[in-house]
Amino acid sequence: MPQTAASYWDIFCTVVDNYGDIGVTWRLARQLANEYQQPVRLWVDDLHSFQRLCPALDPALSEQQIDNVLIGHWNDPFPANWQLGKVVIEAFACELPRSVQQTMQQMEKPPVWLNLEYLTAESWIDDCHGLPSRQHHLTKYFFFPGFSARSGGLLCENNLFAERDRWQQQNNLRQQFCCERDLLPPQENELFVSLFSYENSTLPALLDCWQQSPTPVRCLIPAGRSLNSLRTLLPADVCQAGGRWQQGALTLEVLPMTDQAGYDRLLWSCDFNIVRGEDSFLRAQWAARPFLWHIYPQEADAHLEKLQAFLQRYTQNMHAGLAAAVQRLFIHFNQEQSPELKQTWSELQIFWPEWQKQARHWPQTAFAGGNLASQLVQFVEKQLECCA
Ligand SMILES: Cc1cn([C@H]2C[C@H](O)[C@@H](COP(=O)(O)OP(=O)(O)O[C@H]3O[C@@H](C)[C@H](O)[C@@H](O)[C@H]3O)O2)c(=O)[nH]c1=O
Repeated sequence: MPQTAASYWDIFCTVVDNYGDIGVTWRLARQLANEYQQPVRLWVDDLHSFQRLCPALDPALSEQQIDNVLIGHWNDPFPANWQLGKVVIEAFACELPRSVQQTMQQMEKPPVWLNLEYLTAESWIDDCHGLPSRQHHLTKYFFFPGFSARSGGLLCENNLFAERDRWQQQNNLRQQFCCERDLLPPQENELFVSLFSYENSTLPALLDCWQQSPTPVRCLIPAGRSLNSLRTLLPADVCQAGGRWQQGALTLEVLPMTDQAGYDRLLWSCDFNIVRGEDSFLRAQWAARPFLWHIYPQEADAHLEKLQAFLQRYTQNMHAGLAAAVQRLFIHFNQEQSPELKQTWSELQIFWPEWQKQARHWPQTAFAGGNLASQLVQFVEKQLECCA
């Protein structure tokens, strides 16, 4: 290990379900290591899920280094010979191993302890971001990612927009994209759509809109949960990576899951992206193209408030017609109202150039709180100075 144990940032992640928790922590860990030169250890309980986003990972290893991040398999009991670093991040309120908590309690100079919260556009986080909470003689801080100036900001690599622009400005971008992935060559005026959602009963209705479109539509689906809502419509052999289906104006193709960089390139190459959860939701915004968010459903429809809070910010600079149509699109999709969704899709067509323009400007507006990794580094430095 090139660093002394005391200089490490230790990030703890439990994979609840899906890929969002590991997707966010893996992205943050790499950014801290490669852009802020912080030594990082990422502790993950489920290496098999992690491998889906990071094919270089070997789930059989208890420790490995990838992209300058030390990855540890978070097993019970936690390694006894392990020494705490200078920062401990529990991602999304995962509970730290008991031995880690006990060691922290006994230390004269414990690490800076943070809980990284889920991203939300709701304004209540402004009063909660950075708040301390006493835990016996220790302090835990709550770090809230968000879209407002008083939030912890958003995850975004420093060179991302330059890379995206280079990609999107390439000549024959679509041609090359399709050729490298064994997809059918693009047609003239073809609308490219990516689809990475949860199960949703409106998906057949959307496919129906695209089949009847006056211009060709290509729907690219990374193999996963979206297909569960299309199984009654599609032949079984289509519902797997490599599957292809053509009907009317629509060509549907199923892709294998790739690493996160590959997924960004898919988003950058499409005209419209259907995304979900937390991380793909943000990546679609960074792609600077129109998108649709399938929010992670919560009990008692708590997620609908979160959705409204985002829509309010996202549509604030749009003219009234576009704003209303985008809001209806997101709401009808998330409330699974197929006839209304179809109607809204057709109404949206006249606003398309305006939405494209807005989507290009949106990343600058979204960044009111700055870059999350840089905010975290500053926050930690401040706490370390206070305790020095
Ligand atoms: C389709 C695809 C996705 N990905 C990545 C992008 C993201 O990092 C990750 C998907 O994460 P999300 O978009 O957040 O959606 P998700 O539904 O997988 O994760 C969710 O998990 C729940 C437990 C959380 O509570 C939710 O907030 C949410 O984060 O997968 C790839 O790397 N390659 C791919 O081919």
